[in-house]
Amino acid sequence: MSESTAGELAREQKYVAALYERLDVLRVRTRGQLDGVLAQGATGTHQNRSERDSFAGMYAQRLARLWAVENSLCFGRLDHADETRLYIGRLGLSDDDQQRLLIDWRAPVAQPFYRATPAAPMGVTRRRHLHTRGRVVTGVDDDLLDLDGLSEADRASLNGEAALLAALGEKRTGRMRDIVATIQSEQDKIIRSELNGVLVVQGGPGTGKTVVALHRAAYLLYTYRERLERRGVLIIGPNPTFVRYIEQVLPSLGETDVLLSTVGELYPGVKGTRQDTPGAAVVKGSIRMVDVIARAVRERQRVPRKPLEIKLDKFTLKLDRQTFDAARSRAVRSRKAHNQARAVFVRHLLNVLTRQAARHLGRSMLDDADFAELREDLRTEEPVRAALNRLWPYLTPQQLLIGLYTSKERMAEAGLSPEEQTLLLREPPRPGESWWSAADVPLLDEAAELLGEIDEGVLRAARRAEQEREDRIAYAREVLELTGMADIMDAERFAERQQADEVYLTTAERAAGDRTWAYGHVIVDEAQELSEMAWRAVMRRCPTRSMTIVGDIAQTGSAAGAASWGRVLEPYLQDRWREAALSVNYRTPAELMEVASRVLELVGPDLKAPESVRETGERPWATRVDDLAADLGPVVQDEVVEGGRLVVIVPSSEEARLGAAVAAQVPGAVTGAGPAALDAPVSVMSVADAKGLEFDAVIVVEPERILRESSRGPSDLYVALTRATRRLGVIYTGGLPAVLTLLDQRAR
Ligand SMILES: Nc1ncnc2c1ncn2[C@@H]1O[C@H](COP(=O)(O)OP(=O)(O)OP(=O)(O)O)[C@@H](O)[C@H]1O
Repeated sequence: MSESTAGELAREQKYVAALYERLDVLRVRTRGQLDGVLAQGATGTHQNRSERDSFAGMYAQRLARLWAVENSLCFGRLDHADETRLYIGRLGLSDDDQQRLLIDWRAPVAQPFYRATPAAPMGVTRRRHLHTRGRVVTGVDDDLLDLDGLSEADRASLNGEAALLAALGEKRTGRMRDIVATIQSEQDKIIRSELNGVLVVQGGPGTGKTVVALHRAAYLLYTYRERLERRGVLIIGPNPTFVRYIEQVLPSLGETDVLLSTVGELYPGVKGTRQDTPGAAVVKGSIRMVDVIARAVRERQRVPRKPLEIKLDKFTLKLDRQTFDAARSRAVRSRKAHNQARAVFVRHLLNVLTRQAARHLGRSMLDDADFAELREDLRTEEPVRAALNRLWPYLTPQQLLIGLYTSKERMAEAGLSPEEQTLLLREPPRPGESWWSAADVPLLDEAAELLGEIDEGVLRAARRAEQEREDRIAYAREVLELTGMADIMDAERFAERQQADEVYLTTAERAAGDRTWAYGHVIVDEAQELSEMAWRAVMRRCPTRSMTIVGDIAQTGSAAGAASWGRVLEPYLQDRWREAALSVNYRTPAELMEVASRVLELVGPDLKAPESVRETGERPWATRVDDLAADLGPVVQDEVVEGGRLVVIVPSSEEARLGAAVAAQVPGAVTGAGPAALDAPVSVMSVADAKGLEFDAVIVVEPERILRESSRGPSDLYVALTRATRRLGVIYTGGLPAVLTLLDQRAR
């Protein structure tokens, strides 16, 4: 290390040490504030206690944020032409005199750290990346942007992409990391794009779509904190493993109150985990199901053609076709949801029945009060109740769908063809069975819209709760103004924390339990996989249409997924959405991309693969074996990455067999999706499960079969070939697809 570098490091170390000192002071101070509030104990009035809890919640959240930024607290420095200097980090810090010590990476003044170039330096002369381990500064990399103003020594140390390449070359841990220190200019533009409207981010594999979407969530929460903390941010990923893969990123950026979910989890109380056959998924995902569900609901409102007799102890009541029709058309005309329209239907029939009963009782001149009393008596008669329930039953979405899927007759009435009926037909759920699939969830959601709440009582309670909430907010506003906290805390959030006797719920937690929650912003990742029905469920959750949609049309694997963004979004937005493209592949080395781009031509001749940012010098290879079950294990064993991750991607029909073979021969190998697959040194999975993930090394098994196994075979193979950050191999038994002839043949 040269003397000047050592001097630089020592200077930076001093500054960084002071930042950590300040961080420690703030942690101690906030902890003290929290303890002070908690020490007041559960005494005082209900009001005092609830105020105490509100402050405790706020201090606890602030403390969590201060602890979240321990690693690489400060990672950058900007030197400006006017000699000012800013340090950039994970959060903003000031000293007690309000002097800025550290700038939050999301603040507008930090933007040149990501955007300045020698051609457009934005007033910056030097951008410095600081590398730290723990609290120790281990190195610096400089980008010198004002080339004219450089000394000879500075020119010699010009090192543009060192920080990025160092980050990309690191071994994978099974969890996505944040990239605040090395966000690239094209990514930064997307991250800081305005909140309103729908932004579609299209980009090939490894271009950072996922990581950019997550940083955008952190940026939006910082910039529009009040609006978004109240309404919440929802991030939708393709499956639970993927959600697990990305879940660390936002907390590492100090943001914990974001809901990460999959489409299969969007309906509270249901986990869509069962696998559908591709055929069933296509039927369930089709927009035609809107009509099918509507007809299924209408069929449950169908009244009998023949008159109905209701036998009571003293007499028998009769309902004829005309009465049914009149009651039904009144209910339908009310335009209420099924469960609410039931009240209209029932009222009409009960009035008719009450008049009949009055005649039977010889009391045809009843006054209003007597009439109402008799009607109530009849309503509670078991035969009457049973008859009304049969005619127009209360229905939950689950009951409606179970009723539909378990009866070909009902499916036919709802408009499904015989082939579609065969694809969807099911046995009723057994106790404890995971009956629902991810594709069912949007259908449950659709049904919930048409069926409405189960009863008026529930609705009344909800209205009452809303009124109470508004009262609490009004009170909270007064308290905040009196205590001078109005500028740092929102009255609505404060009010929510005021409910001392209830458990404090974050916005994300409240939103997760409420099907009708309207989010402030929704981010959809791997968005190409969503079916038409899934889009409806997602759009329903974002009435303001403030969304970020990221994906790659070329990687669509689901047969119900998208072939074009325009077609998917048109029903909701016409052409009111903006598109940004990412064009650089940060994951897959050039050697591997060369192979993958040949496969991309099979997906679509006009599609262009993203440019790889780096080369590794390692050639991808192919090996022919005779017996996969016997030969796969040893090949996998040879490829294991010390301290890193290897995945074996297999045709989905072979997952169980080959997974067992590898597990028997390679210690620590696991099969299938799930959290274990992320942590294991070796995992075996299908393309669908590997989507969105990345590994140090990838072995693709039987590519020919992957190509043939689904209608989106070429996309699947493209996805499989682009998961590796370093090494790629292919193992096959029969022949190698023509598009893979670029691979180096390697003998066993
Ligand atoms: N600016 C950056 N600095 C450091 N690493 C980056 C940067 N941009 C992307 N990466 C890394 O590149 C890899 C790919 O990113 P990501 O998974 O977000 O890509 P993607 O576009 O979602 O890929 P795919 O479509 O294949 O799922 C990740 O390891 C990510 O951390």
